[in-house]
Amino acid sequence: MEQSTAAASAGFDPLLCFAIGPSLGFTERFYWQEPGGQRIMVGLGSVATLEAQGPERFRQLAGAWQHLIAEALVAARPALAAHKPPLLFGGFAFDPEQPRSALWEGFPDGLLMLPAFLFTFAAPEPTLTLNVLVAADRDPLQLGDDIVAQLEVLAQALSSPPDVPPAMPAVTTPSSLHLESLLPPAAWMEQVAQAVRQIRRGAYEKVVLARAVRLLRQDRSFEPEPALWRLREGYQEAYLFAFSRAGSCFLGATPERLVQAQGGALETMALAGSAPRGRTLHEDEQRACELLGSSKNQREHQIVVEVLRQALASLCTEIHSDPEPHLRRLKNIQHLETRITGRLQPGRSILEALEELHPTPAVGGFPRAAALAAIRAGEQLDRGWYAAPIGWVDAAGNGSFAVALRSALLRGHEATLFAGGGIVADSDPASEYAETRWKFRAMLGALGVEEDDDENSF
Ligand SMILES: C=C(O[C@@H]1C=C(C(=O)O)C=C[C@H]1O)C(=O)O
Repeated sequence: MEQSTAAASAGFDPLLCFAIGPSLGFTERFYWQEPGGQRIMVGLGSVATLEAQGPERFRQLAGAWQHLIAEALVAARPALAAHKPPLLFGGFAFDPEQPRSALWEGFPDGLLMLPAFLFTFAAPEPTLTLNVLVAADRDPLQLGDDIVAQLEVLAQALSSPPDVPPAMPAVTTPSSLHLESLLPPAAWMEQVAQAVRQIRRGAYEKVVLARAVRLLRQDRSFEPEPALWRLREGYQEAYLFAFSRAGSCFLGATPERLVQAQGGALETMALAGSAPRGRTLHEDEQRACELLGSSKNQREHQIVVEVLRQALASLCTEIHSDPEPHLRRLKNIQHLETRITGRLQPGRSILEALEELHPTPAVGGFPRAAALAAIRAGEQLDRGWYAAPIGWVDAAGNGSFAVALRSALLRGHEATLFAGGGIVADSDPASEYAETRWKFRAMLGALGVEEDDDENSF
C-alpha cells in the first residue's frame, strides 16, 4: 500500500513499530494516523501516565501536564521537530458521570501518557523520541548505559519485526465468527421512538443514541495489527487510532476531527447528517443530492455548527465557518461537513478547547444537559471511550484530537463495536437502525466480516 511521504522516507512501515511493542515487553502502546497519513505517531510503553476521574478531568490533566512540562529536560533539534517535546497521547471517556463497566477496565475518564519510545512520521523528517523518567538518586552514567541498551534492543527488534499483518486469511470464514447486538434491534428502535416522542414533547431538540454489537471469534483472539492494516487500506482520509492497555485495544477509523491546534490556529468541524454510498455512480449522486437537500439532515447539522461556534467564542478570536456544508464521502457512508476555524487566545490550551467542545451535538445532542440525561436514562450502554476525544498534545499546546467513532474495543476473543446516530423530531427508527449498520461496516470489515455476512443478525 502507498505510504505517506514522511513514513516512506523513514524506510519502514509505522505499523511495524507498533507491532514490535509486545516483543519488547510494552503492554501499553498506541498508533495514531492523521488524514492522508500526513502525521503518523507510534508510542511504545509509558514512562508517565496521567489519569483523572470525574467531570474535572480536563482541568486535572491540564494541571498535571503543566507540572510534567515544567520538570522536563528536553534535548531536541527544535528546528527539525514536528512537535515540541514532551508529547502526550491519550483519550477520554464519553461521559464521566456514567459508571464505567468492567468492559472498559484500564480506560479511565481521562488519560494522557508519555511513551517510552515515540516514533513520529511527519514533515520535516521522521524522528524517534526517547522519554526517560529520572529520579533524583539516579546515577547519570548508569542512565546513559541504560539508554544505549534500550536503543540496541529497539534496533534489534526493528531489524527482525514480526509479519504484519500476522498470517491470517484475508477474510475470516463466517463459521468462526459470531455476531450479536448487545440490545435486540427492536429494543433499540423502541429507544429511538421514545426519544422522538420526547423531542416532539419539547424535552430537547436532538439526541445521539448509540448501540453496540459484539463479535466473538472462536479460532483465535483479535489482534489490532491486521485490523489497522485493513483500516489503513480503506480509510486513508480518516483518523486511524489504536490504544492498547490492560489487555484490551481500542481502535477505529474516524472521519471526525474534534479539534486541532497548531501555532494558535485552531480547527474543528461539524460532521452530522448521513446517507449511505450508492452502489452505482448514479445512485451515489442521487443519495448525495438527497442528503444535501434533506431538511432533517441540514437541521441536525446546523445545530452542531451553531453550538461549536458558541463553544469557540470563549476561547478564540477570528471564528470562521464555511457558509454551507459540503459532502464528506467515506467508503460506506457520506456525511455533511462544515469546517470551522479560529485563533486561540494567548495562553489557552487545546485541553481547554476539549472541555468546551466535548460532547458536541454530533455525538451527544442539544441542549447538551438534557440530551446527556436522556442518553444516561435510555441507552443502556457504557460508551467508555467511544464518541469521545482521542489524540495528542505537545509542550507548546499544539495537538490534535479526533472523536473516537467507527471504533471497537478488542479483548481476547471478543470485539465490541459501537455506532450511533442523531435523532431529531422527524427521525424514523428503522432508518436510524440502518444508519448504525452502515457505520458498523468500517470496523466489521477490518475485523474480517464480509459485506453480506449475517445480513439480518445485527
Ligand atoms: C455517532 C456517530 O456518528 C456521528 C453522527 C452522525 C449523524 O447522526 O449523522 C454523523 C457523524 C458523526 O458525527 C457514529 O459514527 O457512531
